[in-house]
Amino acid sequence: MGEVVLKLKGVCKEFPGVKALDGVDLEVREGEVMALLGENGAGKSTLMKCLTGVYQRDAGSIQFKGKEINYTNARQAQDDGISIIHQELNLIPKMKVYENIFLGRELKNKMGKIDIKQMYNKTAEMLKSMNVDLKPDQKICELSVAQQQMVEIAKALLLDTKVIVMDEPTDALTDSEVVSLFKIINDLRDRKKAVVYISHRLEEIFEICDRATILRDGAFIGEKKVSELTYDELISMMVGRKLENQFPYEAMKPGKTVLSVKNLSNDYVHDISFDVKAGEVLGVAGLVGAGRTELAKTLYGVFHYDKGTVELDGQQIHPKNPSDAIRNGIYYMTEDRKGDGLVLIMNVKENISLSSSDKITSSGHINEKKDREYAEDYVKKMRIKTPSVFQKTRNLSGGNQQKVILAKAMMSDPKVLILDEPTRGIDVGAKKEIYLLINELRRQGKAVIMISSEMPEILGMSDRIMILHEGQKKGELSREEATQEKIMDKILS
Ligand SMILES: Nc1ncnc2c1ncn2[C@@H]1O[C@H](COP(=O)(O)OP(=O)(O)OP(=O)(O)O)[C@@H](O)[C@H]1O
Repeated sequence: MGEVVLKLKGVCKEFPGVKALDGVDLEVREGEVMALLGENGAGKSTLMKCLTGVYQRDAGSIQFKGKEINYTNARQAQDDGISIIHQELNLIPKMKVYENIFLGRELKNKMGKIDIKQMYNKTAEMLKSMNVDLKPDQKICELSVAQQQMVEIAKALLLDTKVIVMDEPTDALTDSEVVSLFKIINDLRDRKKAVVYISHRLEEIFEICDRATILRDGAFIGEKKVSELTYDELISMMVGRKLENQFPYEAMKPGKTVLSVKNLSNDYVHDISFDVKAGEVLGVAGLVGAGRTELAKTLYGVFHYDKGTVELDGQQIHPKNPSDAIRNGIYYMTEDRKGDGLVLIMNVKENISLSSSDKITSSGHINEKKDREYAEDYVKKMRIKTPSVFQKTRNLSGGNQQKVILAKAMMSDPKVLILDEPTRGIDVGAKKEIYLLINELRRQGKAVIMISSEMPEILGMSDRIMILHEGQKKGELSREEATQEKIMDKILS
């Protein structure tokens, strides 16, 4: 085993009303991938922010290469050899790959002039050594998220980084991109780098990580070799209890047809027809680029359509914009939580009731008591981790922000609820809570459309599955007949 490069001991961090970290230890060796695991709000991101100087720790020690460190910003940490690759990548879209890599650290020639050729060549060499097929002068905005991640990793390697922290790196990647990322991570291990890997996809932990450190409610729970852990043990350490029946699907008899879409076509989807009944979950499966989100946004009035019809409860509708769709009874829960899901500077209560002002308004005035009660009820039901409903949503952990978006969707009480990647970034325990809420929605007679890239989730929670590929419908499968193979066969047919 390699030398210990990074050693965090007893790290504590408190925010008003929240003890985010309470004596956390983490030890990472060179040439290993250490998983950092825990439920939403367990403190993983806060720990990494304390490490890289974004936050100052209240107590505890952090040693890097044997020396106590106290960075005051992420740049210092990066210069010293600790890089963090965030979910929201930090590259400048209009600039080229090599310009981003050397931004603020431009190489100069003997005359003191910026040496473009040298920066270009070094970038090309590094990308080649990583087997990444990219040109140094491509613009970042032309690259996929996966390619941008590769640029971030190339940058870290060119800076001779020792520790690379990856925060949910596979969240926005396709399956084949995940395979390439894992190849690169194995390569980082061979290069004797230390990797800290944060993910809620537990199968990845077993595939790519050597050891795992588990946090719960800001406390250090334990550290184990992955080869000595079972899936169930890992979950119990994270959640603090056994978690049985991950997909609590209940068979229910669907009611009458609520939504009926016929021959819908626009720039994104072609000739799509389907129905959803009351109390039914229609899963929508497909690869990235299948047109799933575009179909949802068309029904939600974000994209217009010129051909086809949409009927709700037997009445033809034509949503012109999202408010029109909501008025008609269609609600779309976005996959993009930071983009259009939440107003981050508003508090939890304000976000939850944002699309449902009618429920909390009487004679033109907001009923503050009612508003608060609704929000508190959702916070309790969905176990949203927040000191109160008055906390700004930007201070919530990623997974808890996602729960607020779902609460907002539920409060708007639609007839048709479209959930786009409802459990992305959500921990195993909270995933199950969301599935239980989906059951609740079915019992209330809602028609649910669930778009998901997680095949087990689609298979585990849908009554029927519609398969899309490149904007076209490739077929439907009932719950009984659907398997992963059959879905893939239809996609590729
Ligand atoms: N700036 C802040 N102000 C107040 N509270 C905060 C702040 N940052 C984080 N917290 C709180 O600290 C706790 C830990 O959050 P953190 O983001 O570290 O969790 P996480 O384990 O990364 O979760 P996730 O898996 O959902 O990303 C949460 O309760 C969160 O709401």
